[in-house]
Amino acid sequence: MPTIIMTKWPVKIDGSVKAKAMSFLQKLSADDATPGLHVEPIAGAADSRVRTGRVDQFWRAVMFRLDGAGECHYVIHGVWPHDDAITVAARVRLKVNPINGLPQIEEAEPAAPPAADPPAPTRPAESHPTPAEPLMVQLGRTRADLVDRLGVPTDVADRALAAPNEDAILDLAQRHEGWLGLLLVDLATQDSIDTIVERLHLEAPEQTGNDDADLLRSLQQPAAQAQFAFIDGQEELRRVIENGDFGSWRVFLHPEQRHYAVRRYRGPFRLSGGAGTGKTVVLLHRARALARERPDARIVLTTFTTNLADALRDGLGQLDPTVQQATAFTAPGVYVTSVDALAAAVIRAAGDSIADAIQAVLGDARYAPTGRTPTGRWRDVIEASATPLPPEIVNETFLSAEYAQIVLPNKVKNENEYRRVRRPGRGVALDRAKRDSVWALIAAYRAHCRIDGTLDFAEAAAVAAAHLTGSGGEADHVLVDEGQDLSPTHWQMLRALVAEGDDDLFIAEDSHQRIYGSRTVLGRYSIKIVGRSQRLSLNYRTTAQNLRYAMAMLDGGDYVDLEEQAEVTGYRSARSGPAPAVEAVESLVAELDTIADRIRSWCDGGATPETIAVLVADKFQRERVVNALNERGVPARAVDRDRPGEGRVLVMTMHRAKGMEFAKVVLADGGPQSAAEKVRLKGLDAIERHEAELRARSLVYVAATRARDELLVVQRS
Ligand SMILES: Nc1ncnc2c1ncn2[C@@H]1O[C@H](COP(=O)(O)OP(=O)(O)OP(=O)(O)O)[C@@H](O)[C@H]1O
Repeated sequence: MPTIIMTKWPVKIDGSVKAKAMSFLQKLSADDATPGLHVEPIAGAADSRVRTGRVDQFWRAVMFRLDGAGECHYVIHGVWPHDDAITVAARVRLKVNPINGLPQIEEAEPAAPPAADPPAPTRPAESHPTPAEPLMVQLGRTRADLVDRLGVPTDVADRALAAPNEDAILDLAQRHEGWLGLLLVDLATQDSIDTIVERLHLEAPEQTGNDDADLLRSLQQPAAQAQFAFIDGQEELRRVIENGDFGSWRVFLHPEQRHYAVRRYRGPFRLSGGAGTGKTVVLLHRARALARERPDARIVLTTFTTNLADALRDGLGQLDPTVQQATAFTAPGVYVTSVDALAAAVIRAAGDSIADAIQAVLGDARYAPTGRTPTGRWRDVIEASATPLPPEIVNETFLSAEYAQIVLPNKVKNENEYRRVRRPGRGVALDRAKRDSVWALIAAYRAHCRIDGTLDFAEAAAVAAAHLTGSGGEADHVLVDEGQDLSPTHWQMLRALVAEGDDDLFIAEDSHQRIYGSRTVLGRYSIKIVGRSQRLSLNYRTTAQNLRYAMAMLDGGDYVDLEEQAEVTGYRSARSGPAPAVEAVESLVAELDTIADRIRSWCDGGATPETIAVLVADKFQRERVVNALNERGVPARAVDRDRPGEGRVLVMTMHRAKGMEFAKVVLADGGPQSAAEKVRLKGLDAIERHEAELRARSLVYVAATRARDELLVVQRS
């Protein structure tokens, strides 16, 4: 039975042709001699391996037949109308690139470059670069670097060397799928040639021959798999064809992504990377790889919110419906859940034995916590107290952070213990009298919760952690997304959930997207991560233009990661598009009109409403925008906890949009900060205020990076 090797097709085909192509490929993979397929060579073709096949009366597939180790393989180049297919088939050639050992499909008679192309410079700049010099020259790249070291085909190298700026190189990159496109994106950055070689795992081929065995070896190189995929069964074939471009993450991984998805680690590992670099994609592939390798393993895949957990669950199902999704964290398979739901599940599963854990964390005897502490409980405690403490301590932000970051992780149960506990990373110094007064408020908070039998989220995670500690690990592998937002007791729980060992904890995070929690240092919670991390830097989602806008939001903010190191920026994008539009408006009505007008013009241009999102600061603004759009004849709906539907423009808070993406995004900045918010921020101590400001910038960064193609920012003065 022939093996099918799919490529990212250079020509996109529509739905009805896809179905026919699917049926053709299914038959081909069963038996290439099936009558009606007409698998035939082309007389005088540039490559004797080329074959055409009959998809239907009108369409033909173009492919290469390779025979290696007694097996037949078909590399599917694409599907074209009959006459075009014959022309393509006569010209194309599949070969091993002699420099980097990667497979390369080239046209035997390349079209002459457009006359307007300026001649390519061949030497790096000798003097200081001027803006008129092409980007490659400014970066000191030479033709020898591109052609002789990296294996870029000469015609593409000449175009790249002549490209005036980054956008022009990205345009060129977009015209080349796979490793060549990835190389061009990297060449537009400051990265050294050595770094690029390492990142794409480029190696000179052992053999430079072009026989079938060499080609098959070349097709298996890590960088080749960004463009070519060996198809494992009919079901996978169907998914690859049906999902087209949007589903390419399921099949065509960047060599770095593949590396992190399959590599085995002795202990915890942290993968950082900016928005849209594919951290979630790596986690999903890793979960599948672990589940396939060990079907009996208990794998927990977790993230911060319920909505994000839903998205992970859906993503895993799309990646591979055969992966067993477990319904309990102790069962074999992949259990996908939010961290807070995980804490609740641990407590539920513990039954009455949870009383010991509650005793260890809170110091009181309770068997069954009956519910979640209502938000606003700290406010009630503050209002009922006559504390002598200053306002920068007596506020909900300070007290809840002190409780979640110091009291709970240290299992502080009384005033004496609180007097002695160390408080690293907390701003306000507390002398003994102040500590006693803070403890009085904490004791009041606990008393309220004891009376109504509730636990807050941080308490529930602490109790779950205490219960799991010493259990020897009830899961085998824990994979975490959005790690930057987790709190100390979440980390304690996850640490206790899995015993220290191979592939125990794999954490994806981006400090720039911390919009809920405060800085956390994993080493404090027995997660020994120092020196065990890497980062992804190629953004697959956001165009370079939108990414630059989003990155500017972070300028000047001193972000630190989970190892307490300064967070690095320097992401690059694989895509190019229009510059973001920033429109200043003077009134609320003008803001709403501007949003409605732009959405109408996007829809007139062919965009479907559900691929457009308006992101706002809070629920109040969300309702206002939904009403205003509907009144102006633009069907819109608010998205809250439910999954977004079809046929209407989606309006949601920036927090809700975390982890999502849309073709087009309007960012409604909501106007100047409200007076109440100004007062709230002023009342915080310096560190809390600083963190709140970082979170506010991060929120805009998160929101701006949700746009795949176009971004409109409406700013009200
Ligand atoms: N190898 C790939 N090929 C094609 N598309 C990809 C690839 N990797 C990621 N993508 C796409 O890039 C987008 C972002 O991926 P993903 O959500 O995994 O990134 P992320 O780093 O988790 O982002 P965020 O931090 O913003 O949530 C998705 O649309 C995903 O399908």
